Amino acid sequence: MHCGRLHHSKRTSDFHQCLGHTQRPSIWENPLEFNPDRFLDIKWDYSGKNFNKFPFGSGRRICVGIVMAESMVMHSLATFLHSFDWKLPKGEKLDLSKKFGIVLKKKLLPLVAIPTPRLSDPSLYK
Ligand code: HEM
Repeated sequence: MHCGRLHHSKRTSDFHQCLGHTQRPSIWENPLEFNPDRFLDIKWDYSGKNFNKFPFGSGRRICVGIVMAESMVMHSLATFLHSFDWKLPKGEKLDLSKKFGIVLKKKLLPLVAIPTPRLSDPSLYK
């Protein structure tokens, strides 16, 4: 099998470098800049055929939970943001630096954010 210019035998296991695609300046403007707004006007194709970004993988083993993930992530995030004010622990600064592994990890400390209820009716949190 061929992947780009690489030849893989039947027994080769391949960990595809998805991250490489998301950091290519030929595709993304200032790819290393944290700018979620860049995704606002894009209609995503999660079929795994668009190699500019394919968070759910591609091919026969593509994620089977795409539809659920799409609605669940949006719904959970919206609920968290709507229901709580979020702040960092006292004296802590936001550190989003990362280290490389098979997946990206936060560098030193895990992110800790403190939620404070922001809705006027406490019964909504029961
Ligand atoms: C944001 C959420 C999610 C992301 C980013 C994600 C991403 C992925 C990726 C990258 C793969 C590997 C695809 C490949 O090998 O090409 C995968 C596989 C898989 N995902 Fe997800 N996933 C998410 C949510 C879910 C949910 C909600 C479910 C189930 C309810 C799910 C079920 C699965 C299963 C069963 C596989 C294995 C498919 C197979 O090997 O045939 N995923 N996912």
